[in-house]
Amino acid sequence: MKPITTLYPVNELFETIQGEGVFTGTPAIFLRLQGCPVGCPWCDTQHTWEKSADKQVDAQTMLTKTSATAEWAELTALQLLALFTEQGFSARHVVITGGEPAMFDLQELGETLEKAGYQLQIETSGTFALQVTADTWVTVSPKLDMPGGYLVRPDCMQRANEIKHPVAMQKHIDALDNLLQRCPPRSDAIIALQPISQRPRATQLAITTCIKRNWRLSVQLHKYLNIE
Ligand SMILES: C[S@@+](CC[C@H](N)C(=O)[O-])C[C@H]1O[C@@H](n2cnc3c(N)ncnc32)[C@H](O)[C@@H]1O
Ligand SMILES: Nc1nc2[nH]cc(C(=O)O)c2c(=O)[nH]1
Ligand code: SF4
Ligand SMILES: [Mg+2]
Repeated sequence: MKPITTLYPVNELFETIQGEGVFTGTPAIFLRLQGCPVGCPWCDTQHTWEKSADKQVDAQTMLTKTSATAEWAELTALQLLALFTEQGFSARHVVITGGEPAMFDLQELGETLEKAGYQLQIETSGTFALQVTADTWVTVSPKLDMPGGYLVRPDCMQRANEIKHPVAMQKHIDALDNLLQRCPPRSDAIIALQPISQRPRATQLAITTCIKRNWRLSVQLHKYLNIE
């Protein structure tokens, strides 16, 4: 039986500007959940991979971290909503990321936050079945041939409002083409390329390919601005 109140393992909770994808530039509350088994070698949040019991802390400790650590706090949807007010957040867009947030049932969280007037977005690798509300904006960043051995799910590709593919080399674009053939997204899904780690050659490849294909470019604006 499902628990009545879902507990979410939270690595970070902060307010900033969405730096990636369609909502780039939008003030947003970021909720980063702990745990990811996918294992992308270039992942910029590797501190969220392991969810170990000895790294569990209280909410206050999690909120006042000054560096990226594997510490996480367990919170319910209502506790999170109360924290948004306590922290004085004014954004109405909430980005659920990680880690891999699709490992968790986000239905209750979505319902609670939407009822309070928030719009939700999830950032996911597309390797776990989605448990989100109908109104959640789904950004799938497909992870192909990663060490964890997880496969991108056709149902995630079909649900995606946005497909934001990390690229560094031509073979990553070829792999995306192959995925789009195998698992077609909906016709109105927005496709974007995101250069890996701001590498100049990756950025140049993404620019030329986006122009050629009429795809979007997503450049991780927050890293250029040196903000969270
Ligand atoms: C850290 S992941 C967390 C959410 C989920 N696990 C996923 O992969 O979508 C958030 C976004 O950052 C992207 N990302 C991670 N490391 C990156 C890097 N070094 N350069 C560019 N994008 C990166 C991912 O592809 C994804 O779009
Ligand atoms: N500003 C900002 N925008 C982001 N968009 C996606 C992020 C993520 O880590 O999922 C992220 C992030 O960490 N910071
Ligand atoms: S799926 Fe996302 S969080 Fe997990 S390793 Fe890859 S980029 Fe990092
Ligand atoms: Mg990030």
